[in-house]
Amino acid sequence: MSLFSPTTVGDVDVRNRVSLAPMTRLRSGADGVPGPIVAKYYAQRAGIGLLVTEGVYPSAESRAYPGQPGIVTDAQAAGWAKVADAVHAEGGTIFMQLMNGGRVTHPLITGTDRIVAPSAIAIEGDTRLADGTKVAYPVPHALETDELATVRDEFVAAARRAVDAGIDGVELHSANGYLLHEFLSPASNQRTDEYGGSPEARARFVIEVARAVVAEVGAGRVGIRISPAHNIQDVWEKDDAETRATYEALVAGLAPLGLAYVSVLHSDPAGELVQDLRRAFGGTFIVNSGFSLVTTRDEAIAAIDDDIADLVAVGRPAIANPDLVTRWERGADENEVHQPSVYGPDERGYTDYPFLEG
Ligand SMILES: Cc1cc2nc3c(=O)[nH]c(=O)nc-3n(C[C@H](O)[C@H](O)[C@H](O)COP(=O)(O)O)c2cc1C
Repeated sequence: MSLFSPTTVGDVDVRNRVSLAPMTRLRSGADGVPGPIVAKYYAQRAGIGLLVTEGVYPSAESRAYPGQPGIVTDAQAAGWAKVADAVHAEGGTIFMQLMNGGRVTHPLITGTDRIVAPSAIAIEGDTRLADGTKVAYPVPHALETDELATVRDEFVAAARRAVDAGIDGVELHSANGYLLHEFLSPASNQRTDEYGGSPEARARFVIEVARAVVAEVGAGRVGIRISPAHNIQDVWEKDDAETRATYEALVAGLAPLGLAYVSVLHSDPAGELVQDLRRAFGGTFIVNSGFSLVTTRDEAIAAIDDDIADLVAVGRPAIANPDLVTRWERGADENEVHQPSVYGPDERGYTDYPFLEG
């Protein structure tokens, strides 16, 4: 068993143990429809065992960024069907990351009046509109207890649309400070109902969303991404007992569901917290070493050889190297990321990175 050997993730067989880490690239325009360049981008990377898309919004009010794609309208679903077809034509596998942006957005981005979160606490600082103008993050609407079912059902409907479009499965985005992560952290979740106040209560909504999505599309088509102790977008999550207890409660609730995988972003994937969560989950486990470090070939190979994880998610190196797995197998040089074109709007810095010759 090595990074380059095939395995199974939930209901699907994958050709190696590299996963494309979800990466927002903002190339889907004002209508959030992934067009031909998005299909080309993912198809170019189909040599990676498990592709996971950028965060895709499941409802208009949950869109976090201009140019981000959605899975709400028929046109968006049709765009994703073409992405799925293009990836499958290359023999690849693709899961869609479902991302409710929660309070990490603005009404001028969503086009809706309401921005939602567990509690009415704004992120300090600004976000950017499509024209680059900075606007302060708004104070979000704290979801009423009886509004949670609607948010949950948006994930369910989005998962159904994704799978019906031919996407192989969905990944629930419960990391990096977006809505589901906001429920997990005591800084962003100060609720006094049964969805806040204790580690178990803060984990409850995420588990309920996972259970409902599993009921709709089957456990073998549902993964989840978490980033324990990742202090980002004002979730202020610390590496402490409270965080550990929250993620233990979460994984205890997820384990019986038989999910396709848990994917963890953490700067020390081999460390105690991540490995304890892996044991508690007991199923397919994907790791990624987080924003502060770039995942390298040698680290990825070692993570599988040393049995730290079942797959390794790789982000930035796969932006610049569509044939990353071939390069890593051969120990070939890698293209560097062109930073100014990481985000939108066109093929430059997206689908024009060179493949290895010959
Ligand atoms: C441009 C960019 C966009 C990203 N967008 C997402 C996203 O939509 N969802 C997500 O869970 N993580 C996102 N991430 C985090 C990556 O999945 C990954 O965890 C991070 O880049 C660290 O891995 P790396 O060192 O291999 O790049 C993004 C990272 C980058 C660089």
